Amino acid sequence: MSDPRPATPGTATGRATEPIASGVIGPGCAKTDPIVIADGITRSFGGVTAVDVEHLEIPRGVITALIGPNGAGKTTLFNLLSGFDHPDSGEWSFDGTSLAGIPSFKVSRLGQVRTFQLTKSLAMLSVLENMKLGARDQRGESLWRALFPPLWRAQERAIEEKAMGLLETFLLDGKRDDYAASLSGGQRKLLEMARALMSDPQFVMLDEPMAGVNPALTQSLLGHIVRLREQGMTVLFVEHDMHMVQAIADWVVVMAEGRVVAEGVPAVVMNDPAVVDAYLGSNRDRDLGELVAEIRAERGVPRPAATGAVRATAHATHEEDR
Ligand SMILES: Nc1ncnc2c1ncn2[C@@H]1O[C@H](COP(=O)(O)OP(=O)(O)OP(=O)(O)O)[C@@H](O)[C@H]1O
Repeated sequence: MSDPRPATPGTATGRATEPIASGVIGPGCAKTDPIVIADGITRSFGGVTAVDVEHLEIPRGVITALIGPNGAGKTTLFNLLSGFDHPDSGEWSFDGTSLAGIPSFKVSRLGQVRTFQLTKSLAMLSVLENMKLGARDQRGESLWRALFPPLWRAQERAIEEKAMGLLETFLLDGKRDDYAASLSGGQRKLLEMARALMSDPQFVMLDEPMAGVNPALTQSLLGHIVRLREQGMTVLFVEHDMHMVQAIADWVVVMAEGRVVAEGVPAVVMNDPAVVDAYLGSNRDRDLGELVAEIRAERGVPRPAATGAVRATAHATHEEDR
């Protein structure tokens, strides 16, 4: 599934125009400026190999979409890269620093933050308190500094100003004193993204940012994600909504059965018969189902009775999309 075309992404308004990949495009291909480099990452749960990624590079300064059918391993890979889970094997680095064995709170201090498929805002804290928790290196956390209020009061004010600035951007400033529990699902997604930005990250990972967001908030959420790139951040997001992927992604990575099975610019990947087949259910000669069958055969896993999870879920995804 490699693509010999030049690795220059589309030039649609606001999209990156520099080449993203540095050679032939395909699964695991090299990037001109990778921010994350992962090698040999595996993670199994019982007999299920959730992730088996030979090599993956995430390009810096652009928006990458991680797509794939249900159960492809996307969230597990997110958990591993962000230190919320530990792989059985493998190494990966963020901005040149090895992250193997580094816990999630340290990963976020290094500038890599993530949101969750199901939002993790603390329901019984106010919106503003949730935001403050996102700030890093808070001086009041040190016992010595806590004993000297002037040392942390100034910082406390700065944190609150920053939080309010972000809440205004995300149109949540009017909710600052409300419990997070009182927000709608979409507003909680916005809060989670806003909170992630409190730590001035370089790399933002969003797990299904559109799930549960009503259409009225969709445009604003898309705008926020595009602005992250405009502000110089790198974004990696998992998404089932192919409209969103086409609208904002500069690069697309496709996973199936734990592996990276395709990569490229959206205009190419989204028209790849294999990907189209997996997501849109059209009958093409070449499909991810074949790849999945090959992977299963290699592993000695018997093929399920149905055509395969990829195709089955692809239809479901398409139905939801309509
Ligand atoms: N904690 C766990 N315990 C057991 N199995 C797990 C666990 N987490 C993930 N899995 C399994 O690993 C595989 C990959 O799951 P994962 O959630 O990473 O897929 P996904 O691509 O994110 O799917 P979805 O799009 O449905 O969220 C699935 O077969 C899943 O059942």
